[in-house]
Amino acid sequence: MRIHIATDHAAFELKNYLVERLQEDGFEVVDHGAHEYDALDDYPPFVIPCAEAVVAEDGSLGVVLGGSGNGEQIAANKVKGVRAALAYNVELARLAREHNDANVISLGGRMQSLEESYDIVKTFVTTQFPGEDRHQRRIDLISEYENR
Ligand SMILES: O=C(CO)[C@H](O)[C@H](O)COP(=O)(O)O
Repeated sequence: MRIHIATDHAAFELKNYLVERLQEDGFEVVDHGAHEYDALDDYPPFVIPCAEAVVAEDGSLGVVLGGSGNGEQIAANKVKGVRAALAYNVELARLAREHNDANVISLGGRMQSLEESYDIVKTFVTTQFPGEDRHQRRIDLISEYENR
């Protein structure tokens, strides 16, 4: 599975850590930056292309990172077809896939350890959407609004 990932400066170390761990676990990772640490950079130019890449490639998933993950989730959700969930524990990551069929997860690099962050991301990318009717119906209602 291909995973698109992006961050601003606030989770630069976490992004590099996640790229390495995901690759070790056999995932193909596309790194949308930031490629250099710049304390003054802004997250939308990294996050939005990452989210667009997820929509463009069926079956891929996205990971967007920042200090809190809030702005990154908001930016990703502006891209048509993205369902981005903010997750700060493994349970939220699992629910984001099982109930919401989220295709992007957002994490705050300042909110948990590198290892905890990896557990959250690993749960997200390995959990399937079971497609239960009630969840699909709710997702369809969101898509219907998005396409209106
Ligand atoms: O999480 C974020 C947005 O939601 C940003 O990463 C965070 O706001 C960056 O903060 P600063 O510029 O103070 O390092």
